[in-house]
Amino acid sequence: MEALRELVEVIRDLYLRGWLPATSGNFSLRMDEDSVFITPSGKHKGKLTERDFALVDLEGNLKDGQKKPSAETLLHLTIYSMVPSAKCVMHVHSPNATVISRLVNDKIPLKGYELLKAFGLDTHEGEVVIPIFENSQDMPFLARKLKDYLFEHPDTVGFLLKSHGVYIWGEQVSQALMRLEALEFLFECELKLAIISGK
Ligand SMILES: CSCCC(=O)C(=O)COP(=O)(O)O
Ligand SMILES: [Zn+2]
Repeated sequence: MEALRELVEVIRDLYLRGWLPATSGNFSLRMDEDSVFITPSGKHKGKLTERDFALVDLEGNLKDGQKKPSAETLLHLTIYSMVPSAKCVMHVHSPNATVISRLVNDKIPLKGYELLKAFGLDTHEGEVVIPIFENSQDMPFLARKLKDYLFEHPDTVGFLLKSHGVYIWGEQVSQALMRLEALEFLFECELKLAIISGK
C-alpha cells in the first residue's frame, strides 16, 4: 500500500535525523472509518518494514495477527476520533521538542513566523498554540485530558508531552511530515531566542 510505504520511508528518514532514538516514537495511518495501521511497540524505528505494523480498530482492538501495537495507541485513536480530517499521526522524541517541553509550562504560543503557513494560516500574523501536557504512563488518563482539550480547542495542530516528545497529525503523510518539520524548526527558533534573550 502506497501510503504505508511512504510512511515507512519517512520513519527511516526521521530515525536518521536522530528524532527516534532508542526505539522511541510511534506512527499511524487511518485506513478507513474503523481501521488504523500503527507501529508496533518497542521496535527499532530505523529498521521498520510495512509488515511490522499492527492493524487496530478505533477502540484499539487488534483486527488481525498477533502484533503488539504501540503503548501510545490510545493517543493516536483519540486524535482520529476528535479530528476527523486526520489521516496520519506522528510522534517523535526530537531534541528541540523535548527540550522546550521542559522549559515552558502549559503551552507554547507561536507568533509572527512565516513558517506558520505550514499549519494553514494565510499570513505570518496569526498564532498557533501548542499545548503541553504532563507526561504520564496512564494512557487512559492522558487520552481523557487530550480529548477534553481537543473538544475545547478543535483547531489544535499538535501537542507536547512534558520531557517526552511531540505529537502532530495531517490529512496525509506528507502534510504530517511538513508540520512536524515546521514545528521542530519553530521550537529551535524559540529556544535560540530564549538563549539570546537570557530567559
Ligand atoms: C523507549 S521510548 C519509551 C516509549 C515511548 O515514549 C515511545 O514513543 C515508544 O513507545 P512504543 O510503545 O510505541 O514503542
Ligand atoms: Zn514517546
